Amino acid sequence: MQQFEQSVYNLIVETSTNLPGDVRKTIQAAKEAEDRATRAGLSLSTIATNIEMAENNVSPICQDTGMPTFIVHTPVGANQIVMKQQIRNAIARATKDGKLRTNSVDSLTGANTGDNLGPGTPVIHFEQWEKDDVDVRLILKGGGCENKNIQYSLPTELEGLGKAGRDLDGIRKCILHAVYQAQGQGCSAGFIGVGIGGDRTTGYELAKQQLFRHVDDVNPIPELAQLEDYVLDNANKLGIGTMGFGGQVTLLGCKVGVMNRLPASYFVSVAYNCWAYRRQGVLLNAETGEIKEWIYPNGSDTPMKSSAADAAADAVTGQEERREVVLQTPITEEQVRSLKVGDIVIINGEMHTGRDALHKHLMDHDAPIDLNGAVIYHCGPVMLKDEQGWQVKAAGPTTSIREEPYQGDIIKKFGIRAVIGKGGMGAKTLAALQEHGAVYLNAIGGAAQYYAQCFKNVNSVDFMEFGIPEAMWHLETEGFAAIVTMDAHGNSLHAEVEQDSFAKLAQFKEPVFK
Ligand SMILES: O=C(O)C[C@H](O)C(=O)O
Ligand code: SF4
Repeated sequence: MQQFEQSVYNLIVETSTNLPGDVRKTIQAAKEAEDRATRAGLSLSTIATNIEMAENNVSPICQDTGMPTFIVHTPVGANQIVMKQQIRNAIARATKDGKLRTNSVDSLTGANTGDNLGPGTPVIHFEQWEKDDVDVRLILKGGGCENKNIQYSLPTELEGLGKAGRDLDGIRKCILHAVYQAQGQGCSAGFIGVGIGGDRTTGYELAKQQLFRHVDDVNPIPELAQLEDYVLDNANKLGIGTMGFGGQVTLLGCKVGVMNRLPASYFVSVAYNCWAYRRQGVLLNAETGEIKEWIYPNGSDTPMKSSAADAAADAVTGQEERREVVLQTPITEEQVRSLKVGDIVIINGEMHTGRDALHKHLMDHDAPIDLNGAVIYHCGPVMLKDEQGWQVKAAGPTTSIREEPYQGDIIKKFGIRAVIGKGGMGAKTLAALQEHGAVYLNAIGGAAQYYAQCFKNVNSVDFMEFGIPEAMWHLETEGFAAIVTMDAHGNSLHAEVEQDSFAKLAQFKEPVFK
């Protein structure tokens, strides 16, 4: 097994940087289904470009490389203790090489271990089987979409859908509700795995296991095959669309598994995975540890349609109704008050990353720099230090709603004029934007390579003690494009899409599976 560690390392790099072929095909089809001139269409083009960039740069598709979760099948007698140690070594090496973000954080102190190793990370499940080979599968599921997982205990009453009983129709309602409640925050369009039954723990495990199925497989249980098709067709009628911008495509895949339960419990557990659906697997020779085959279609065999073709399509459809505004930081109140939902803003100059730890800190401390007119980017980047200094390796937006308790106050306290993130923010922030004169800009979630190229220099960094993702990076930016989705006039595209999709949810109230 001298090759085992290297093979696992190769698996990690491939999973983080090269989206598998079956996932790519689905995203490609979504891109074709959306009108290119719409916000959803534009986002899907950016996503397609990002997928290709990640492959070419051999760098993370999304900066959040998730909770590395392995499922390993071994022949009887294989030494799982050695394998576990080698998997851990491979994880630490991939982190050091910038293929994984430092993602393991002490839950009590907030300290980042720096190598993705720690209690509970990575997750490794071993199973024995009768075959001679070793099967290693890996999923890198990010925190934003993990936060949108949901578990229902039936019977229940669902907003917009009414009663959900302990039957197939109740399950149907739960799944549609799960897609609705995720909105764009888990970087839709997403894939969902559903676990019916089990207890609270095994139900979620079963849901996550569904994400290891091939996108185009057919469920062997006919009722579940029918349910999967139904959900895929109908969830797309909710109109949430890519990144929650509205659109035809909200869900890219639905896989449902079932297991027994206790008489008193009836759980429906839903694992929501973003479009950056990073899972791969390898079959290894149990003697040498060498890779015999890859389990899922290789991404490189399914090129995303080129951006050149998109540019040509743009030239035909025309984009004159989309206003583009170029802003140099620091930004003035007058400049932001002139912006409206739907405008595209291109930012040049310095911007500052800030997420959970920083927002909490700024509530009762001063900022290390003057933030008057500043742009805050909700982002936890992948950073690597070389002879020239820090380099931005991946830097897409993080889910903004987590900062909702702080953001309005922080905007006012420091004079911030623009906040960039994804998934939108709530009423408190919207009110602060209006009162103080600021905007919320939505960047395309997961497009970490696409945005990394906009950062021309790392000017400096504060709060390294928060760990790399949570530190405040001061980044020199050129041509960072994002869409105004909440403006200083009280308009929020997110509130609009949520209301609209809630109204659409009601059409699924009547029983379908009797
Ligand atoms: O932690 C991150 O960088 C992003 C996270 O996956 C999110 O979707 O919010
Ligand atoms: S930022 Fe979006 S694409 Fe990246 S892990 Fe989070 S949910 Fe997925």
